[in-house]
Amino acid sequence: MSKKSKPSNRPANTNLLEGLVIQSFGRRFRVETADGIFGCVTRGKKTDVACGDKVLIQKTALDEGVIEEILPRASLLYRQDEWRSKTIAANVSQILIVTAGVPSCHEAMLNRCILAAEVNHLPVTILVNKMDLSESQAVFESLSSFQALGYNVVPISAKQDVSPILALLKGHTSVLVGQSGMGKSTLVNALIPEAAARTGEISEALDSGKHTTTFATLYHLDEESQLIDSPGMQEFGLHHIDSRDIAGMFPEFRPYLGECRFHNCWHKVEPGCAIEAANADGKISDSRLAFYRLLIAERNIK
Ligand SMILES: Nc1nc2c(ncn2[C@@H]2O[C@H](COP(=O)(O)OP(=O)(O)OP(=O)(O)O)[C@@H](O)[C@H]2O)c(=O)[nH]1
Ligand SMILES: [Zn+2]
Repeated sequence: MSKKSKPSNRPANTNLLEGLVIQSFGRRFRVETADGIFGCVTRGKKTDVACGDKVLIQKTALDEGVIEEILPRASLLYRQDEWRSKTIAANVSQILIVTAGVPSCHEAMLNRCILAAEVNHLPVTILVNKMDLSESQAVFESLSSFQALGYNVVPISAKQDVSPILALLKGHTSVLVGQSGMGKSTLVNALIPEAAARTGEISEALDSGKHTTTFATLYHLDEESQLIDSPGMQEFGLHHIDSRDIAGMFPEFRPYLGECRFHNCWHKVEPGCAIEAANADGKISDSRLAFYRLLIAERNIK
C-alpha cells in the first residue's frame, strides 16, 4: 500500500460507483453514473439524500442500486415543511427567486429565501417576471433596496423571452424557488422543453398530481450548467439554523454586530442596541429589522 493513500472506514468494495442524484421522489432516487442511470433506494431509514448530491452506490441489478454514501456537500437547501425541514437540493451554486407583480409579491418570502442563501454563502438573483405588466415594473423598482444590499435583481418576461437569463445560468447549478403563480413553471418549461413531460410522468407515477410527495429534478442545461427544479417549492426551510447565527446573515447588520451594550443582545428591545441605533439612523430598513424580529419571535426567544 502506498503511503499516500488515505485511510477509509468504508470496506474496500470495487463495486461502488460514483454518481449524481438527478431526481428524488419520496424515498426513491435516480442516480446518473458513468455506467448509466440507476433507480436507487437508500440503506435503512436514511432519507436525507437530496437532488444534486454526489453519492456512492452499490449496484443491485442491471439498472438498480442502493445509495451507500453521500459525498461531502458544498451546499444544502431544505424544503419548508410545517413541522420540520427536509433536504431538497445539494451542491447548488446559486439561488434564483422568481417573483412578479401579479399575484402580489410577499417581501417576507424574498427575505426567507435570501436567508437560506446566506446560510450557504450562495449568490442570489431575484428574477422579476411578467415585466410586460405594469405591476411587475412597479415591483422591479421597489426591489432596488435589495439591489442595494448586494442581491442581483433581473427583469424578465418568461412568456416572451428567457434568453436574458441564459448567461446567468452558465457554469452554475441553479435552483428556482418562488411563490405560486409567479411563473416558475413557465420559466422552467421555456428553458427545458422536456421538463413539463417529465413532471407529468412523475405526478402520474405518484398518483397524486398534487405534489404531496416532495420531488426534485436536476436538468443538464449544457456540460457545465445544471438547473434543479422542485415543482411547488415556494420557500426554503430555515428550522435548522441556529438562532444566534441569524443576525449575521443580514449583510446590513454586520458592521454593527458586537457593538451592542450587551454581548448577548437579541436586538429586540434591549437598551444600548447598536442594530436599533442603526435603524434609527436609516442604515437598516424598518422592514428588514421587522423581518429579523419576526424570525426571533417565531423561535420564542423572550
Ligand atoms: N403576462 C405574463 N404572464 C406570465 C408570464 N410568465 C408566466 N405568466 C403566467 O402566469 C401564470 C402562472 O404561471 P406558472 O408558470 O404556472 O406559475 P408557477 O409559479 O409555476 O405557479 P405554480 O405552478 O402555482 O407554482 C400563468 O397564467 C402564466 O401564463 C409573463 O412573462 N408575463
Ligand atoms: Zn443589539
